[in-house]
Amino acid sequence: MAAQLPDCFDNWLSSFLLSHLVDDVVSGIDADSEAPTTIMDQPMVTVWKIWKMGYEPFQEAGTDTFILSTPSGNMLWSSDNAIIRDLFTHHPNVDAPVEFWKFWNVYGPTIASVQGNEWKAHRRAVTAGFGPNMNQTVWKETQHQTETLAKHWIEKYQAIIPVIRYWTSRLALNIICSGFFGMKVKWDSDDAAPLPAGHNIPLDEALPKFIENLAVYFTVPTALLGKLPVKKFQDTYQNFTEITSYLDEFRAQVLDNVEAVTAKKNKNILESVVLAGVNGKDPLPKESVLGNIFFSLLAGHETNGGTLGFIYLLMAIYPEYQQRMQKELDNQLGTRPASEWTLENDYPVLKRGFLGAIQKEVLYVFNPASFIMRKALNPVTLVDSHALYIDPERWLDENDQDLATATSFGAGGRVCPGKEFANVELTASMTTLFKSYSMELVVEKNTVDECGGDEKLAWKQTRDKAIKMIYDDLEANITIGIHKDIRTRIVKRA
Ligand code: HEM
Repeated sequence: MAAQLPDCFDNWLSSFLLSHLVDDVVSGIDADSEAPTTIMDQPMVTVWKIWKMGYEPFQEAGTDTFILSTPSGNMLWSSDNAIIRDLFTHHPNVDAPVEFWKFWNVYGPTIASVQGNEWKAHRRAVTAGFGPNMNQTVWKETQHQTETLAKHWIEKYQAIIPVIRYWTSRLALNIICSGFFGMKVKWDSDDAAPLPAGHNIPLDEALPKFIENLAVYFTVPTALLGKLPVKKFQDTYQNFTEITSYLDEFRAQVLDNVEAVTAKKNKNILESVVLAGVNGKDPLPKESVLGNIFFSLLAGHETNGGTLGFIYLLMAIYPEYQQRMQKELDNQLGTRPASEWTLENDYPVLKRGFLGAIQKEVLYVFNPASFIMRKALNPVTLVDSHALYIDPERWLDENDQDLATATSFGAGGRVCPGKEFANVELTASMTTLFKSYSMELVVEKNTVDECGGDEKLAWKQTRDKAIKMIYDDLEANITIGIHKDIRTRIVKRA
């Protein structure tokens, strides 16, 4: 089918989102409560139910691609990878609805919220930091952080992890803090480095708390945020001012050594973005320098943390896949110590194998960016093809043409610049964890009792419950995740 998208095809979804955001914040403020219902508590969740609807709307419509006509414009929905990729590669005629992403402009315009030549300047600044050096840092730091996290779970939590997602988000944040700022974050607060002068909260604590309350930040004017007698507002303000002064200090460190940093062949993201604020014909304003660093931190840790959370949990739920991957890890890595696993030789082999297939499957079914919006700025013609089917092993079939068009990281001009960063991190973390440990679902004693002592049946019931929870209890903030208690045990492999 060939479909023409007229230029009146507009961002119906984003206007739906925005109007709900405003409604909810206004109706959510209750004088007696400690804090208002945030927009993240309600309508975003409603919109993210799109993940739960899955294929249903397409099944009902009898097609993988349809146009929804609404009073405020037409909107094309597609679940067809080929169509989606085709649409994305029409960039810049088809671009992100940046008016919606202005939502993320904590400091000023960022790569995600601008278009045209302005976007090119932001994109150059951000992508210059994703070089081979960054991949090496991510490979090594991910191994170190994952290994120390596994030990932390065993020593401090008797090997039982109730909500994996909480930890994988922190894991991803620790890795990104090392890649961006050379910060070495410790799991044990007793070992943590002393707070830098002038700070009351460590960056790795302020950042996740601020992100959790981003909606509060966007809906209450900053001037009021620190003054209103609502704890959530004051905390959000404090976290925001802490993050701002950390970012300012990191920026100042680069500016203090501007010549040496400019001469460096491989710059990290902090350095490349800060330099884009002082070099060239049209340097980025300071708000965009801070904004891009903040946005990359956000985009990079929420997505990776969420994906690792699903992978670890799903491996406990599907031990058959976990064991197959571990066999492959044993074959590839043998008895070599982790210090000898290399990005050059081991990473590509692991990524091509079953470990890589698990990653792709999780990114496909539980993609942190479950739906991506586009807006046609000019008329474009799309060619429909055929639907995908669910088959976890499909990623090992090199002849499957559908796979070549999978768009977990987007495609076209705006394709995720952190794709390799993410792939290296996911691979290094899975390799480190599953080479030495296994993840298991905790089968509670009362479940065994209810099953009359039949442990096999009790395990099956626990697994069925976990699978159901993954569907029923999937929550959304910026990305999707399971934040409910699905108790999982980490076990050292024999
Ligand atoms: C599992 C991990 C990740 C997934 C699934 C993911 C997915 C995506 C997707 C779907 C987009 C939108 C692409 C589009 O609109 O076509 C995107 C954009 C972006 N991502 Fe990622 N991402 C991940 C990790 C990262 C990491 C680690 C970083 C940085 C360290 C990052 C930074 C960005 C940035 C800056 C953009 C905006 C690009 C632009 O508008 O030009 N992402 N990502």
